[in-house]
Amino acid sequence: MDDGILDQTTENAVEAQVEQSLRPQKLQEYIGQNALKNRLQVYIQAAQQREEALDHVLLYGPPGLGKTTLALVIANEMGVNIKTTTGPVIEKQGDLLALLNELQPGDILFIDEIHRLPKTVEEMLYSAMEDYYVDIIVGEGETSHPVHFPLPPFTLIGATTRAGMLSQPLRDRFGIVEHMNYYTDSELMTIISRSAQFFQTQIGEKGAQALAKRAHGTPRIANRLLRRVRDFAMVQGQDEIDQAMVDYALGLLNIDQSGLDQVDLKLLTTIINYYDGGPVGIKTLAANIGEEVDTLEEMYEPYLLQIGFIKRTARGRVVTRLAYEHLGLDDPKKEDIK
Ligand SMILES: Nc1ncnc2c1ncn2[C@@H]1O[C@H](COP(=O)(O)OP(=O)(O)OP(=O)(O)O)[C@@H](O)[C@H]1O
Ligand SMILES: [Mg+2]
Repeated sequence: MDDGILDQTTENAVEAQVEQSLRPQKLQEYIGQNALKNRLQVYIQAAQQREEALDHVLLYGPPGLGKTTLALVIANEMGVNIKTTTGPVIEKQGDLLALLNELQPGDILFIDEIHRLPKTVEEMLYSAMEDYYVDIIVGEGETSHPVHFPLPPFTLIGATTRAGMLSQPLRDRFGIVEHMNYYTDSELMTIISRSAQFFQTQIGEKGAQALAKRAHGTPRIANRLLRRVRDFAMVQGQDEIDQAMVDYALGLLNIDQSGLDQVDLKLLTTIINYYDGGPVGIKTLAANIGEEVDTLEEMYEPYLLQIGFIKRTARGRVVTRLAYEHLGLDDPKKEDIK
């Protein structure tokens, strides 16, 4: 897909900066993910009462749902420093050691895309996480010798969109493993209203709702759509963003009523056009639309399942009547159901 507005990754430096400023600081300001927030609140309070580091936390789920934001919130709530990095940046054991070496007791090391850590680095994390030390080999040839580095108690927060790609030994070392869910329309509306205030933009309830519906259950997309619609409203000289403005602007941006992106649409139409609406196995489907199985399973399917456009059956994926209706197509199986 082109780098469309619904792409769930951060597009550029400006966007990254805007995101930064929109991030809630405290659990209370963090919208949605309520069950997860309640559990975290308890773990944080317990760790503070015991004056210990919080247990290691693994956050997984589709991009843009607030994993990085939550890691920063946890650090704020714990009142500790947080160092952030990403898996691919840590190339060697020495890189990880340099990061670990700077940690104060109780501090947080946040590793985004933790599934992309090189194997040797990952293995070094095992003892660091479990017993707060690392052993590394210093020097080369005859003079090489192991050196034992004790570490302060710290918390590792790992984030990944691909929990399935994490090795079992690494996953087992996280005491707190949490899945991030898509946001409901009403949660997204709250996020949109909050961001609108930040952007000094007026948006009515209907406008926020229309935006929320197209945000793919994802705060990052909600904020991005808001920024785009705000541009249109400004140029048109309209003070408040209403539903008509949302429809107008997103129509020009070719954004589908349900906020589906190109891959979502390709997935649905492939099942319909080539497999009579399914069932079709995920591997066959992935090969057909040129995406990886993992990507489909972890980034696309969850949302389509959530909005009820596909179903998972023992024999494969099936497109539902809702999806046919959405695409303006006749469901060939409708007759059978009667
Ligand atoms: N619960 C929330 N409440 C309010 N805003 C949120 C929430 N979650 C995310 N956001 C906003 O959405 C944007 C994206 O969040 P964030 O960068 O944390 O996502 P992410 O899950 O780390 O994404 P990625 O997997 O791409 O790294 C941020 O601007 C943040 O302000
Ligand atoms: Mg992130």
